[in-house]
Amino acid sequence: MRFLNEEPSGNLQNHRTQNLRRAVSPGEPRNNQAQFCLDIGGLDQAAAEELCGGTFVDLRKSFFLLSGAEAPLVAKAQALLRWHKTSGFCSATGQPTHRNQAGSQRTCSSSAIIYYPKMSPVVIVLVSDGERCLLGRQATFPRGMYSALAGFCDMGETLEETLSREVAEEVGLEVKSFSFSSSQHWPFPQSSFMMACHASVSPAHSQLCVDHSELEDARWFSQQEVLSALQTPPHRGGGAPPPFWLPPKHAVAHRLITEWIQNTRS
Ligand SMILES: NC(=O)c1ccc[n+]([C@@H]2O[C@H](COP(=O)([O-])OP(=O)(O)OC[C@H]3O[C@@H](n4cnc5c(N)ncnc54)[C@H](O)[C@@H]3O)[C@@H](O)[C@H]2O)c1
Repeated sequence: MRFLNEEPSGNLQNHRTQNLRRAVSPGEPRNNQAQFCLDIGGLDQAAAEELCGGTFVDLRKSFFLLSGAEAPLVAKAQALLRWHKTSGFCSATGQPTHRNQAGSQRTCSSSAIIYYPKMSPVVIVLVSDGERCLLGRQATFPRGMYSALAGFCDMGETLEETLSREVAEEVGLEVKSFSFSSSQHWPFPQSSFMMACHASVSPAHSQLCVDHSELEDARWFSQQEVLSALQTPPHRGGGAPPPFWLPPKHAVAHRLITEWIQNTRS
């Protein structure tokens, strides 16, 4: 990741004013410096890489490389730029929308309706029967990667209703109790607001009935299996992946799994 602090040159310099108008602010100043993000996808990639002194990496892959503070910042920046790119017209009038200076909202030129960037609420849950935890994978996940169960909230649902419904639908289990852990903005494939929870089921009723239209596989894993997977570096492509590995540390699923290990060992 590169922060460009200095006066840009070349292509970027030529379009400086235009660029500043298109830039959006991803948040609070950092070290007393305002931050802006800019979609430079229109520039020649090789020239932009030379100018920045780096190479472009897919955002998902970059999550394996970035530090703790950088990952959420880049995720937010990309989500905001994508929102602007796809929100150019009012869905009520069909007229163009115009952004405010910070890039935090867009207003319809005809109706004055104001649009704000949106996140879709998602519940992500790590289910345990006391001894084991339940992890699943979709067919689209990288080979060998297992994660906690996740699902979008339906309109009008509470967090607890979504959690119970998703666990019942995806693996056929009845949740006995749950506790909230933490939350996170997740930019893939669109902005989701992830609400992460731990849930428990009765060991006597832990037989899985996996909905294979949603999950390719779901299984109970022992503490030992999870511990050794936590020590396995995430697979970054190239060569055969390990048979069982976990999401990167910036994913809230990783946090849930780490917390589960800490809680069961204490
Ligand atoms: N950060 C993490 O640790 C982590 C872990 C797992 C999943 N996730 C994210 O959680 C989200 C949900 O996970 P999933 O496995 O259910 O995803 P998914 O993308 O497989 O979606 C499941 C279904 O939900 C529906 N859907 C898609 N977008 C929707 C929306 N905005 N509102 C309502 N329904 C929608 C679609 O019918 C889709 O087939 C995804 O964005 C995924 O990337 C994050």
